[in-house]
Amino acid sequence: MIVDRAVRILVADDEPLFLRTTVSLLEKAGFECRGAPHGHAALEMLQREKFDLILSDLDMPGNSQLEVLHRSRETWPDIPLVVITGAPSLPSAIESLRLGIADYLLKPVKYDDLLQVVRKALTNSAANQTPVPKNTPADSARSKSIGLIGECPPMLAVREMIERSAASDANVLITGPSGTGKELVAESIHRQSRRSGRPFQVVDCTAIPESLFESVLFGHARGAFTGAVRDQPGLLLNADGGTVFLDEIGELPAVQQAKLLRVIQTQSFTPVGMAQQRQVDVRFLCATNVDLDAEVDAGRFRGDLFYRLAVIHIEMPSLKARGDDVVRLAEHFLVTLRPECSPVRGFSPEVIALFREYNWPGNVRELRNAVERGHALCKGTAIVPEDLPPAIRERTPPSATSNESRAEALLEAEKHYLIGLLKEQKGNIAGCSRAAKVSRQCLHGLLVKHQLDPAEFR
Ligand SMILES: Nc1ncnc2c1ncn2[C@@H]1O[C@H](COP(=O)(O)OP(=O)(O)OP(=O)(O)O)[C@@H](O)[C@H]1O
Repeated sequence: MIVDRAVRILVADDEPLFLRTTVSLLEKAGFECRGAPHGHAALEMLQREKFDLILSDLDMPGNSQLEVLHRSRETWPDIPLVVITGAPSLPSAIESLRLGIADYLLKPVKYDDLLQVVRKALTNSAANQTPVPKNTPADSARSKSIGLIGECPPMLAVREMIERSAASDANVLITGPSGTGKELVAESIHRQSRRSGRPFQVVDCTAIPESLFESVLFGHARGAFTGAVRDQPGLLLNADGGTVFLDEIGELPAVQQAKLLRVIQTQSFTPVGMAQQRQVDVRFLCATNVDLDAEVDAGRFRGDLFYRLAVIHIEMPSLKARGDDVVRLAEHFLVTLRPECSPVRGFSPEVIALFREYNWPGNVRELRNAVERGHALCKGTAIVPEDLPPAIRERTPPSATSNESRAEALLEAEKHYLIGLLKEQKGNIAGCSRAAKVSRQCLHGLLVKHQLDPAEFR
């Protein structure tokens, strides 16, 4: 269950307006929320009450030494913690990543992005806390496929590849357009593999600044650089015995590719500022939506690394190629996203027809967002076309006309801005989100909204 009335969230932020709005938005989405105006209040509430998730600002009174992060990771390590900040600094970013936070969002945060991150953190935390029964008949591959919906022939082939990959320890490369479920597939492989009792560590290659790559992955010694106040183990050591999922591997710069290759070949690395090598036992799963073969040919991605990573290759089909899975997925999302008290029970026949006809450039993620929006706007018991985003309703991207409304003109301007940005950054997501000063999730949302594919600008 992703959304549940009983799910309690602690929001800690010293900006009264942000605190009030976030609490009220999360409550509208069916969560029970408590707001803390500073770090001390947050820690007091954590002592007194039970929470399922903490959403915390970094730069607020009572958190100058990241007390909320340190204390909560020491005392309540099972409560996922999402950091939201308007003033990111490198030491605090490193420290947050190392302390095992569930996610890191930059203000201003879009409502959809916030909800997506909150739900993902809750889902991951539930999965990590669910003990996996050993060798029971119910231990079927499907029951461990963590909600991977799909019965069409291409998805049955993907399921079979998941099972085969899970039975081996070979590295897997998962490719396919954005939003097709690559991360979900990686997690399914991990959960069905012998490593399922150990961590599944996600590394978003576009989210780690180049200068921090070694320190975040390999860890560092106290005093190795300014801000390194204690020894830190790094993500690889944290994942020992488990699986490391390298998302957006195609965006990894050349220097980091060489470092990663060495780890994969030797299963060892040297933490920053230490002399001694560390040995680990990790399996690598990777995903990308760029054509890595072509990147190798163009000399931008190392061929030796590619062959090490792509021992098994799983190609995800676009949502448009999945036939009636679109309806199965829509029903699945409605059931998992709606609170139990919601009167919305399904979709009108017109909506089902639109779902079948539409192109879905943003794939499953776009469908999920459409169902979420449809549910939020629905006035009756069935979602109708008016509850859907205009692009789906009209089966085409919105276009400006001579008598366009202000909203349409703004939409068009936003699209032009994004196209210019994509051209300037040559389709590089990390570069675009930095230049636009929005989070990656927010940028993804905008690209989906305007049906823009960054691959076309590379
Ligand atoms: N087959 C599926 N069944 C259920 N949910 C799915 C399926 N495929 C994708 N999803 C959901 O769609 C969303 C996007 O999936 P995911 O993040 O795994 O895609 P991705 O291909 O890794 O995207 P990106 O390339 O942008 O990182 C998630 O909320 C995920 O849970």
